[in-house]
Amino acid sequence: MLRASNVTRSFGDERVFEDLSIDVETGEVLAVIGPSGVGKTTLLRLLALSREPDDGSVTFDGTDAWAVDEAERLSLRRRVGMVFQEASLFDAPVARNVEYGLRVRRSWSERLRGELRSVVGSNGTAEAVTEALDVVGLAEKTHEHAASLSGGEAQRVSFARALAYEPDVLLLDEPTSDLDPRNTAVIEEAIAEARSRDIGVVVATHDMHQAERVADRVAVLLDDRVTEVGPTERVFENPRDPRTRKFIDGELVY
Ligand SMILES: Nc1ncnc2c1ncn2[C@@H]1O[C@H](COP(=O)(O)OP(=O)(O)OP(=O)(O)O)[C@@H](O)[C@H]1O
Repeated sequence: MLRASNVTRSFGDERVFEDLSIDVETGEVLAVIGPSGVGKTTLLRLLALSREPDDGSVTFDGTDAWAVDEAERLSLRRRVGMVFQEASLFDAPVARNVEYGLRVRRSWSERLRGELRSVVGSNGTAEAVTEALDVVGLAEKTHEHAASLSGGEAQRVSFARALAYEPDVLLLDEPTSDLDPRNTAVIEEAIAEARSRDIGVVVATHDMHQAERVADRVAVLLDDRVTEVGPTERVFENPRDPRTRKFIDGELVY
């Protein structure tokens, strides 16, 4: 569905990665693992169609996102949701934060269809909002102010916001790196829920155990390339690339 092919990205003279290819399909979870600073965030930005690769292409259902006009690229971009490492909620009730996802990403026609789907429930909140908050176990916080949430709860609301507008692809950048085990477990369950809704999920993480728990496939990003990509169990138990093996065994020190 969403595919980066032979992409290269540099900042000035510094090449982050070169000739890298990666793809995510409907209803699968792909984990991108690699040490801090290797370029996971940079890769997610390419997949989010918010940055153009220096070389190579990013295609969505076969459409080259950087070969079409801005309006078409925007409509592709609207199909992608992103959750960042730090929750970026605004100063408003939880429901307003989650609704924001419903509003901004949709074109007018999609919004009209969306309105029908998100009929306001008896508590005055769009059902899609309540439902997304339910997935992250925070339906009871709907009317609370975002500022009153713990860091873990705020991150769960960020996830609900991304889920609420029903993206085709969800990109998660280290979504649990600052969270305790309980909040981490909730986010990991929400990832499974997204997959069951046929969303393609890419989760960038330096936590190999998390990748093992949540991912169908794993891509290992080391130095400036993907050293290995394949089914999670195979990559962890029988890595083919010697650098991947060292990384997984904790022998590569970064
Ligand atoms: N806007 C930028 N300008 C210059 N260099 C950048 C920029 N963004 C990223 N880099 C560099 O690109 C490299 C990859 O950064 P990136 O944030 O993608 O890595 P990461 O794997 O996501 O790291 P982390 O896990 O620590 O977030 C780093 O060397 C970083 O310094």
